[in-house]
Amino acid sequence: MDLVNHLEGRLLFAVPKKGRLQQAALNLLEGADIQFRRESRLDIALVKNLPIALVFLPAADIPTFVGEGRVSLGITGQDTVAEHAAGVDRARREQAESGKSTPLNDGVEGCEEVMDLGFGSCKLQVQVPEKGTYIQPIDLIGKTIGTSFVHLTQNYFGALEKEQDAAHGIENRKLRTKIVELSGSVEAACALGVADGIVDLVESGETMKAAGLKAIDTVVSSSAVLIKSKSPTNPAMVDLIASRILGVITAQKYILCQYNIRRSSLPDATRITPGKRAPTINALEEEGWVAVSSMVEKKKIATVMDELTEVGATDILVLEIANTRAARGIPN
Ligand SMILES: Nc1ncnc2c1ncn2[C@@H]1O[C@H](COP(=O)(O)OP(=O)(O)OP(=O)(O)O)[C@@H](O)[C@H]1O
Ligand SMILES: O=P(O)(O)OC[C@H]1O[C@H](OP(=O)(O)OP(=O)(O)O)[C@H](O)[C@@H]1O
Repeated sequence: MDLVNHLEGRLLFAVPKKGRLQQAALNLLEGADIQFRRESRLDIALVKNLPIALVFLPAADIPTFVGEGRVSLGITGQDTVAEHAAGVDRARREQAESGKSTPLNDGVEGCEEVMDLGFGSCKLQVQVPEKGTYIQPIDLIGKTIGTSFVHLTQNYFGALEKEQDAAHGIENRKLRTKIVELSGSVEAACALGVADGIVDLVESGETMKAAGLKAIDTVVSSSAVLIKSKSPTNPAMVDLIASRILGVITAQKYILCQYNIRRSSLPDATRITPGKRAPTINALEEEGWVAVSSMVEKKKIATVMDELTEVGATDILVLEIANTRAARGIPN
């Protein structure tokens, strides 16, 4: 089938085509009942049960497609969104400085973050050889830095140099630190003599450690986000998808805690389980007792159960939530 000719009227939704974010993004789509079949080697898949087409793109390119309004929705990392925004800002600044009248970035509106998706946490960090002479970021001023995030790295060292220059009464100097763009395996750059330091992503720190590097500063912290174009083709569909995805994330994050307690102890108990909005309280047939249901963050449940027992709660039950839905498209 010629998929490109079947895109008319469909909202385009970009998903990482590989890498660290892909599986978790596909799990979210499944939880949101976005059904599709991706033909082998095809980067577009029509969704069977909604007027949507999925576009599989490298995570780093998704902010460009969404920012230019070619694609209405996307899942990617905050790091790639920040890098794209820094690149657009730089191009605009350079164009303004050059005095050219034709806008270079006509049509680039940027993208908006709809919600944090709660996975893909990592930090973009300045790293140097563990046993080397560079101790703090200013030691790298004027040196060579390898990175895939050239715009964020230029901004970082630009600000650092400006701060140093200001301390010495120097103004308007050009960037002295040399930024070398690398597309992957950035950690190898120091050992191979391509760079004195690097700016790259760190999660567990294993890759950094294995390369004999240590982090000396964080440029940005990142996690996966749902982003949307400032002018989506179908805003109502964007809201529907956002609301479904929020429902899935909430169900993953919370569990339902039910227990019985004396009405006189209710203020103590509801302080422990305030719920997302408020706990549900039902009278029990037994005089002076109530049943409480409340959503609790999964990671806090053990402590919450300990505290509930302390204030006299009994018959505490914890139940998985399959899915949830709050108000449409309004993350809270
Ligand atoms: N170690 C990590 N832990 C968690 N999230 C990460 C990690 N590395 C990268 N990410 C997130 O995943 C996004 C995509 O990175 P990933 O390395 O998977 O890219 P990729 O598309 O496979 O490209 P590349 O070919 O450059 O590796 C990053 O922008 C970041 O938000
Ligand atoms: O702190 P860690 O848990 O070790 O993760 C960090 C590594 O993960 C990412 O690379 P990835 O493995 O995705 O491959 P890449 O180097 O090809 O980008 C990142 O670029 C680091 O190299």
